[in-house]
Amino acid sequence: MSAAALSLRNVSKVWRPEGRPPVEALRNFSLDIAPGEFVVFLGPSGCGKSSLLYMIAGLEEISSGAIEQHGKPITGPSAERGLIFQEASLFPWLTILDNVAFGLSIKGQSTASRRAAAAEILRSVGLGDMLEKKPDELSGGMRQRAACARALALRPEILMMDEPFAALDVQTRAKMQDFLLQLWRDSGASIVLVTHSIDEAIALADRVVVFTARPGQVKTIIPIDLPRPRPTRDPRYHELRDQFMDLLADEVDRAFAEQEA
Ligand SMILES: Nc1ncnc2c1ncn2[C@@H]1O[C@H](COP(=O)(O)OP(=O)(O)OP(=O)(O)O)[C@@H](O)[C@H]1O
Repeated sequence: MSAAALSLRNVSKVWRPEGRPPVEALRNFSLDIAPGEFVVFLGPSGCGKSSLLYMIAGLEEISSGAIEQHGKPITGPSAERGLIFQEASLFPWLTILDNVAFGLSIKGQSTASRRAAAAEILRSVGLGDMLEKKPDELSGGMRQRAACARALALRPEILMMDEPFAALDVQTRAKMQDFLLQLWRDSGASIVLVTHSIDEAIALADRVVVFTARPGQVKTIIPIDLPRPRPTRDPRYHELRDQFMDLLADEVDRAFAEQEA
């Protein structure tokens, strides 16, 4: 059995939309993610970050290379791998309780035990008073907490998050980052989170994977060598921030230069 929870080997993806030229989204992307590791994907717009999450989730096929979970190829979606999007991935017509209970139906428990388990999980994320509310009756932060509860209820080994807090205001976003770190520690899951925010990347990650402009490749991988919560006044914090700004600026310049060529 492989020591990596997730192993990406020379993963390439070419999208072939009908009636349009092919798009090379990723090229020879290789990365190992350890059990319980928190990895952040940072990169310019359109460099293939979301495409890669969908392929790890098993929702899209890779064009070449290999993606393995503990040494076994990923061939389709699985409860072992959860995915959360920017807009809470909840059914608007179900209550919060039924949204989480529905997620548990894959595990084949009775309705009563699913609802009891869902209520317990929702209480643990501070939504015990909201069980009978529909998603649109909740704030954006609460909806994302419910989406986290739904994903984590299945005890996935890997949780993928595609800009989960991008639609939230600054204060709610900071609270959600703390909340996520708590959930991550309690769950023991590996997390792969996509963000455009350098501060979010530093706040959360064990390692930040910086992508090149499309086709996305690993430009560099930077471990965040600061204790959590990350000391924003520490000179090292600012060094890291500057380093990420330079790396991203490089890639954005390159993408523009290529568009103009
Ligand atoms: N289903 C699809 N069919 C065709 N092309 C696609 C599809 N999904 C993504 N692409 C293309 O692949 C490239 C990478 O897109 P992707 O959404 O993965 O990038 P991203 O890094 O997540 O971007 P952003 O940061 O802007 O969300 C883009 O050029 C996009 O248009």
